[in-house]
Amino acid sequence: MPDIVSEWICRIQPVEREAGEAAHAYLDTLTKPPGSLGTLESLAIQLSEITGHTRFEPSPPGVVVFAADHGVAAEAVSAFPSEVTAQMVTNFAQGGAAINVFARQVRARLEVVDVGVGSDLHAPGVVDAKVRRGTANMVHQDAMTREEASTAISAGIEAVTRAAEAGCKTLIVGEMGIANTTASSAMLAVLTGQPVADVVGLGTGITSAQQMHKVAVIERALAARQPDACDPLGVLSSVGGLEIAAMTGAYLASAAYRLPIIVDGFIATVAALTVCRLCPAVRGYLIFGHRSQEAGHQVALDALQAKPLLDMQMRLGEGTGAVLAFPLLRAASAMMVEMATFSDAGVSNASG
Ligand SMILES: O=C(O)c1ccc[n+]([C@@H]2O[C@H](COP(=O)([O-])O)[C@@H](O)[C@H]2O)c1
Ligand SMILES: Cc1cc2nc[nH]c2cc1C
Repeated sequence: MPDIVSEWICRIQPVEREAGEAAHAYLDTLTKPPGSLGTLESLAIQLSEITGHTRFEPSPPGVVVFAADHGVAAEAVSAFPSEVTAQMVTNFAQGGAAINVFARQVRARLEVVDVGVGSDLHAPGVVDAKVRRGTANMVHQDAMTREEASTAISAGIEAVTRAAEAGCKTLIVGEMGIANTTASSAMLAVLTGQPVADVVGLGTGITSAQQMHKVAVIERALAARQPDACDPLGVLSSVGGLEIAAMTGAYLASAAYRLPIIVDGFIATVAALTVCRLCPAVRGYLIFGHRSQEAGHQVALDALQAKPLLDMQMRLGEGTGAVLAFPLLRAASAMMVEMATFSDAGVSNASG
């Protein structure tokens, strides 16, 4: 394993179950029937486990969007051409993408990081951490070397370190990369052992004929590359993507800093599965923002035993579904800080 990955894994402590138990006990003293705030109570318990405190502050959130291109786009697996990756990065820099709009609504710090866009970018404000100009086409060769994967992981760690130093209290990780659902589906098929056809969806909106072609492309790549499910970094470098590697690093660093992470859609969840295979203790730091419409997302969620907070029929990526879920963390925090207890308010509880 690369030194940087083992070094950050060593820094990760499991979440504090005792703090969660204390939060559960406190929730039962608040003026509501026990458990009646449902998933919001589970969320508060998880945030207490992560932070170690019954009262926690999730604001301000930090959003990091990693962008990269994919050699496998040459196999006609996406509804859009590769140039859209760079064009959308320019759109992020100009503040006009959905993630810009939603990040502004929750006053999030937003950083966009180029870890492997296929062309030279002239987008002010975008962090240049380009490892290479897109991955290689996984049908013909490994998407990247292990060293390149490790460099992209470091870029993810560095981005989260900047967010943590800027005072962010919750991390949201998004991505942009034409053809990255192909890379993610290939990784997911290997990591879960599920048939390729069960983890391939429509991505940006291909037809069902193109979907069958996408399945065949991935099957060909897996037959040629033979990635080993027990070697998550090998899977990442042979059929993954530079932005997926950076997301993996970002999750590692967030967990090391004990920051809650809101996981976005399909690609983000495949990166989360990868990091949990490397370091199972990260799982306790992950909050799943939404269920994506991408077909393989449920397979990835099941592999992590995860239930997302929202189901908005979305499939955009960029971190959008995760940012929409952020106000629920604020509500969980306010519930713990502001609600009266039975004794404060003079309300009789169930036992009289
Ligand atoms: O987050 C998701 O669940 C999601 C599902 C489908 C597509 N996307 C986005 O669409 C792009 C990948 O789609 P494709 O068809 O080019 O593989 C990439 O930029 C992702 O951010 C994202
Ligand atoms: C326009 C567009 C915006 C996106 N944002 C994330 N993935 C995307 C893919 C496309 C095609």
